[in-house]
Amino acid sequence: MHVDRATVTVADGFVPVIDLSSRNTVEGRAALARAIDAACTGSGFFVIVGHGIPQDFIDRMFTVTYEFFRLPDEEKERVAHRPGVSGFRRTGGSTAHSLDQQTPPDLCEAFSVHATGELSEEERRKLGNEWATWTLANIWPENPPEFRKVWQEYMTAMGELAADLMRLFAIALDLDETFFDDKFDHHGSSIAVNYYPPQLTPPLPGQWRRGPHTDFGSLTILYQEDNRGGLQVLQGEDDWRDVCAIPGSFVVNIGDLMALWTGGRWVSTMHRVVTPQPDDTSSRLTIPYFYLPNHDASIEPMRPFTDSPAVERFDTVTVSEWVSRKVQKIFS
Ligand SMILES: O=C(O)CCC(=O)C(=O)O
Ligand SMILES: [Fe+2]
Repeated sequence: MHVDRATVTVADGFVPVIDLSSRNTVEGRAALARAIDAACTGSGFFVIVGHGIPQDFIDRMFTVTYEFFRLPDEEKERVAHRPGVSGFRRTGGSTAHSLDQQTPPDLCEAFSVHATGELSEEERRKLGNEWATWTLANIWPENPPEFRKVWQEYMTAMGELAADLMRLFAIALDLDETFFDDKFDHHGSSIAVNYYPPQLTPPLPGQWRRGPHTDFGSLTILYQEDNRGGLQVLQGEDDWRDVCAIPGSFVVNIGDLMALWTGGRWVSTMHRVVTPQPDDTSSRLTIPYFYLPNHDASIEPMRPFTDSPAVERFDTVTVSEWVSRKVQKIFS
C-alpha cells in the first residue's frame, strides 16, 4: 500500500482511496485532481473519504430506506412503478442486458426518485421518451413517515457533492473549473436504491444480484452497507476485484458519458454484484446517486482530447439518446 502525503491519498493501485478533506484550498484541489485523473484513467473507480457528509445523516438515510424495504409486500406495492411514475420495482431488471448479455432477472428490488420528478406532468413530458427515467413522477411511501424528507435532503447533498466532483474532474482534464456547470443546470439525476433480499433459494444459472454493466451517466456516488461484500470491478480481461466497504466512505465511479466526453482517456469500467455463498442469508442495501448531465446535452469528446491520436473517436450522442436506449434494454 502506498501513502502519498501530499494528496493524502492512500492507493491500493486499482481502486484508490481519495481523502477529499483538502478540497477547500487551491493546492488541495490541484492535488486531488491529479489523484482523480490517475484513478479515472486506470479503473474509473475510487473511494472517497473526508467528503463532509455527516455520518449520522447517512445513517438516517440508510435506516429509513431499510425500514421501507422491510415493509410487507402489499405496502411496497402501493408505491409501485407504473407508466409515468418511478417508485418501487420488485426487480431491478436484468442489468447485463444493457451490454447485450442475456441473464435471468437480477435478484434485486429497487426504489428510485429523480431530480426532475417533482415537476408538473406537462413539464416532464417534454423531457423525453417513455424510457427516459427523468420524465417519471416521484412517488413517496407513507411509511416510514420521514422517508420523503430524508431522501430529498440526501438528494440535495449528493447533488452538491457531485457538482464539486465534476469541478475537480474539470481541473483534472485541464479545463476551466466551471466547464461542466451549465451541462447540469436542469439535470434529471436519480437516487436508485438497490435492496438485495436474503437469498433463501439458490440463484438460477447465470443469475446475479446485479449483472455485469457499466454505468451510463457521468458519475455515480454509491453508499454500500459495511461488511456485506458483493460489489466487484473488472480489471483486465477477467480479474474481478472486490470493492471493500470502508465505513463512512462512498464508492465513486465514472459512467459511459464521462468516457465519451474524454474520448476514452477515462474509462467506464464493468462491475457487478455477486450472489452470496449458499449459507449466507444476509440482505444487502446500496444507495447509488447517478449524476446525469442535462437530458438535452450533447456529448462529444472535449477539446484537449480531440487532437490526441491516442484516443478513440466517438460519435456525438445526446444524454437522452444514450441513457434511454440503455434503460430500455434493461427492462425489456
Ligand atoms: O449494489 C452495488 O454494490 C452496485 C450497484 C450498481 O452497480 C448499480 O446500481 O449501478
Ligand atoms: Fe453500477
